[in-house]
Amino acid sequence: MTELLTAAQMRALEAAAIASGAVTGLELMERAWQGVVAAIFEEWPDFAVATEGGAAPQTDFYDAKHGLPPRYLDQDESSAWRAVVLCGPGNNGGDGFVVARLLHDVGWAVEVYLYGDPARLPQGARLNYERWCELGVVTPLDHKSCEWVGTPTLLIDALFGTGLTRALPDDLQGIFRIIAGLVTAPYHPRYRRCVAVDLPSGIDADTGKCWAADFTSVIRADLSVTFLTAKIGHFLGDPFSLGKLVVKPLGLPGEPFLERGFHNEPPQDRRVKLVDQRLFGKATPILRNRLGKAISWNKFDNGHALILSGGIASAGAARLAARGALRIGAGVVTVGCPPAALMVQAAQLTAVIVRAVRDAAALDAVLADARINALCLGPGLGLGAREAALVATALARRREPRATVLDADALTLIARDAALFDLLHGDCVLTPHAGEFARLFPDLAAKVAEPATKGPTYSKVDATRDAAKRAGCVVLFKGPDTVIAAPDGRCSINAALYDRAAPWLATAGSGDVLAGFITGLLARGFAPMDAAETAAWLHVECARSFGPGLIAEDVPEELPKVFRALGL
Ligand SMILES: NC(=O)C1=CN([C@@H]2O[C@H](COP(=O)(O)OP(=O)(O)OC[C@H]3O[C@@H](n4cnc5c(N)ncnc54)[C@H](OP(=O)(O)O)[C@@H]3O)[C@@H](O)[C@H]2O)[C@@H](O)CC1
Ligand SMILES: Nc1ncnc2c1ncn2[C@@H]1O[C@H](COP(=O)(O)OP(=O)(O)O)[C@@H](O)[C@H]1O
Ligand SMILES: [K+]
Repeated sequence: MTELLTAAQMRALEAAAIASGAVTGLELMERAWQGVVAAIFEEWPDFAVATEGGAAPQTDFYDAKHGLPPRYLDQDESSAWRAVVLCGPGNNGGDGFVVARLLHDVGWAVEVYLYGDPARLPQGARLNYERWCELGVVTPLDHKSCEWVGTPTLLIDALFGTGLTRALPDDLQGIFRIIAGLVTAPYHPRYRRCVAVDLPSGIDADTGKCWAADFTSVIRADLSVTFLTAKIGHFLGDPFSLGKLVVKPLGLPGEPFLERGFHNEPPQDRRVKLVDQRLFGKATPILRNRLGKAISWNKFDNGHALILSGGIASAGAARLAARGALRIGAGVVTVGCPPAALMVQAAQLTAVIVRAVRDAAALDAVLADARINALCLGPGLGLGAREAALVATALARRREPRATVLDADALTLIARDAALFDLLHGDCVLTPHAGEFARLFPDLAAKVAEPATKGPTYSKVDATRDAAKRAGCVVLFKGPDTVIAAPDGRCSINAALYDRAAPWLATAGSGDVLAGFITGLLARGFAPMDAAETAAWLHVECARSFGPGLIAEDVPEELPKVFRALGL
């Protein structure tokens, strides 16, 4: 998995690299701007055409890519393309001055604005400011001049990056709103492109929160270019304001360097990883049995998952979970339902076993079968006394603790009853969406919702970590930015964002399938954190593989295709 950094960790790595003599601060800045410019030209190759003799490009890239007629151009096509670079008072601004220089060198008409006092720029940024001053003017960015920014072909936002640590002053918020309004004006076609250096200014690199009044004051980017590795804030808050995210190297060794850089830090509770395909490295082939047996001799060697169902009207949710558990490889899956729902479930299920589980005593009897090693409670379960007793029975069997997924109604039940909450144990996985999370952990949800006014800000990552510690088990907090945390501080993000965006996964019942995926992996012997991460990643892969039009039933059926594509 990929390491995500906080701003402080990034600064520590930068300082360590400079102290080791491997690189100077100025070299790092140069590598950063090279990365930004490379990313711009890779994204819009037409922008680099100006390198041919410095002439303005003749091709109409607007038509080709966005179907916009040339009449929308608000500048003379025979002139050089216009770029506006907004520079801030720190090193993010320093990157901006160098990008300005390079665009100028390849024939763009570049205008540079600076928010802040040039005399107070940090050393590297100051040097690059002076170099730019040999080529062009720098206009102070204020309430008046920000109107002149207009609608350039290319807007570079190098105002603030990882150094933003407090709320933007009112004057700056006003300036941001005006520029953001120009960029997203509804009646003005968006032929212009906006590139954020590191991340859109105003967004907190650690939490994704907005240091302005709201996200409408953020200059939305089409492309955000960050360095070395993404920051946590790139995946939280309103990642849609970042456009496409590109990570460019700084010429430092990757992961090994990150490991060394964190040498003196607590190992788990300050690190956040991005769940990615590396989950499926050679060490963890998903098809390998995790129950300590080299070979699966029979179905029970792949585990037996029990999914508890609600009554007739809500019985479908458990079926979705059961199908997910079966497809992901649990050897046997049983749905336990109220006797009245037995016929309905039996009529609908084929490979899944159906059993009547009338009440807590019946569940207790079913659980006498030690081969049942994973439970799923919640999807369509119901919120009555019977269901609360089922949850209590499932959780109370501590002498033989079953790996247990608690989703949907089971989460509401444990939120209502502190005694049930106290029964949670280390083999549980909670899978709340935002509403359920707020029910379970109202104080943590309130802190996440607080606007950023003073640092340090509190994020979905912080909240999920605190929730996992409080519950004593893995918590998977759903959304396009699903955060997964364990009580020991391990934390990861499974992002359905950027090139993994799959908004059609937000469809009724898809969460039930996810609960089933996790249960199936638990049945196969995966540890709770591994099961949650692997299931969440595969869930999004199924949605991406199927595409728009997906309904919850499709998600498990797509799994074999996803496995094949992974070479498993
Ligand atoms: N680290 C690396 O390895 C690399 C980093 N690189 C680049 O450096 C960037 C980070 O640079 P940075 O640390 O100088 O921070 P940055 O975002 O420019 O802002 C700091 C300035 O903003 C000011 N300021 C803060 N809050 C404010 C507010 N609310 N309202 C107004 N002002 C406010 C703050 O003022 P101060 O708090 O000091 O008074 C200070 O002047 C990073 O994003 C990347 O682009 C790359 O070049 C290469 C490798
Ligand atoms: N915009 C989105 N992009 C991708 N996945 C999403 C998005 N919004 C929600 N999801 C995912 O869809 C699933 C919805 O689950 P849930 O809210 O429990 O719905 P349900 O109870 O109907 O199954 C979760 O796995 C969640 O992470
Ligand atoms: K920026």
